[in-house]
Amino acid sequence: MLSSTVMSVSPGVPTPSSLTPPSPPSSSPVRAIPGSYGWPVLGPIADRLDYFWFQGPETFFRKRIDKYKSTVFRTNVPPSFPFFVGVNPNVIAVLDCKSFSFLFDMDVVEKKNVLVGDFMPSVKYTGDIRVCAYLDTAETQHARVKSFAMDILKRSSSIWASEVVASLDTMWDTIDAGVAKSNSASYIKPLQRFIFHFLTKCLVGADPAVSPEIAESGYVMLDKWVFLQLLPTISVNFLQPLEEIFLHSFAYPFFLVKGDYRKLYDFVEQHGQAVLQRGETEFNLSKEETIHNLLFVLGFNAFGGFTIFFPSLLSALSGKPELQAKLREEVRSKIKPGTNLTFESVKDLELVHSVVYETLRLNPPVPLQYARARKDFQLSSHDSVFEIKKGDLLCGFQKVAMTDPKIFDDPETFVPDRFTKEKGRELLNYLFWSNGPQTGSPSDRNKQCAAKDYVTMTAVLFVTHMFQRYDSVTASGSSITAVEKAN
Ligand code: HEM
Repeated sequence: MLSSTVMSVSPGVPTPSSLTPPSPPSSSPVRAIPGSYGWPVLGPIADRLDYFWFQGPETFFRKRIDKYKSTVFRTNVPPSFPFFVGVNPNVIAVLDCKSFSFLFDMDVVEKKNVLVGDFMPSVKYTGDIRVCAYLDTAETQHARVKSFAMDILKRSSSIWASEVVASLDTMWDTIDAGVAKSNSASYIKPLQRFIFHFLTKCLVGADPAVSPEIAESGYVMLDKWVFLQLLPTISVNFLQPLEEIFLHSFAYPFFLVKGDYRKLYDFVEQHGQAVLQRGETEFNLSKEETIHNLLFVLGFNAFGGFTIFFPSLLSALSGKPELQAKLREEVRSKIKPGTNLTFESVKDLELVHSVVYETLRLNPPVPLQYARARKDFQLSSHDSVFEIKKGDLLCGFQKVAMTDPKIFDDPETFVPDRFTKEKGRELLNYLFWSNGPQTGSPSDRNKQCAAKDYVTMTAVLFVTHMFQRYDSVTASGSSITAVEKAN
């Protein structure tokens, strides 16, 4: 009854011949989307408890794939009930590379206010302004703000690598001193200071040191501001059921961090004048729009992203002496000792790049992506076709899509050289951490991370610098427990 022509190629994602996933035959009937939203109130609550408490997000999605024998299905995702009035938890999950890639096709989906799902944190957190990440490409303001963000990155590209390296030196000096003193040093604080310091210099064009309070506590202010916005949607492994009752039942109000946010705002207003002026004169943004967008990019996109990404990079390297030996060898054979690191000098480090990509594949820092159907369309998974209705909310869980067995061999295993050689380079078409393929280009017409290449290059610099400085580093949890210095 519902048979229809099949859209066999995923939008925006080339399908290299060697990796062609099986497409549904062109005469495939459209399949009804399996799964259900359950009874009103009860269905969303049951799914929320599974998601946060009984199963955890990854098992939540994997169990439903098994149950429905489909990587596309209906379900509820948090937050829901009792104090999220007007938030609709109903989504259509898209969990293989093919169906996930429809999230990037701006002809069929829109991204207005869906950064973290149907729930949107109060705009009070951003001065009553809907910042870039919440704007759809059809809104004229999106192109202005995205171009502004990409311009900041382009202009800071000449100092980015040297600022990363200088801040890394400070970070490792602090960690070295801690390890020398007590054989183990928590790296969280020095790492966050490093991230905050180089980002503020590159994105705001200001040295945090000009304000002792911002230099000392700016990163903590951002931590709190980001955390409160995301709290209803993330698991913090606090004691259940207290987490469900106190942390996931209502949105936290902005006034709890208002004072800190004002201090960050004043800092940018006073010390980021050059970048503010460009926002106003070249991108036609008001001063308030420029500052709130800059703070969001700095604090939420960049600081928030790296704060999650670097610990997973360290743990991907830890306890793997053979991998560290190979990385050390590549770094030292391709880069002469004492060479100042630049984007150019690290670009041929194939294994380092591959390890960075593999870490992003298995530990995508932004776990979920959402998009709303702009119109009715047909969405394909590897083996089926589904009717999507205008207004449906699609929800992609990165970690499951990035272990799609039809694309990645031995998908659950960390394979350090997976992204090397020709086949590895083709696989970059399916690396989606940035809300688009790693081979794609962020632009004002799409919603791919503006800093797609800066993020990976910064991580490449991080690993390269580490093996210039050390023979080996051992991390355990959030601590560095041993470092062997290079001779
Ligand atoms: C590890 C670090 C980072 C990660 C993991 C990350 C990830 C992402 C993701 C997944 C999105 C898309 C969100 C969505 O629409 O669902 C995004 C958007 C964005 N990111 Fe990043 N990002 C990082 C760092 C940065 C940095 C350093 C910048 C600095 C300019 C940046 C600027 C942006 C902007 C402006 C957007 C919105 C794009 C748009 O609205 O078209 N990000 N990022």
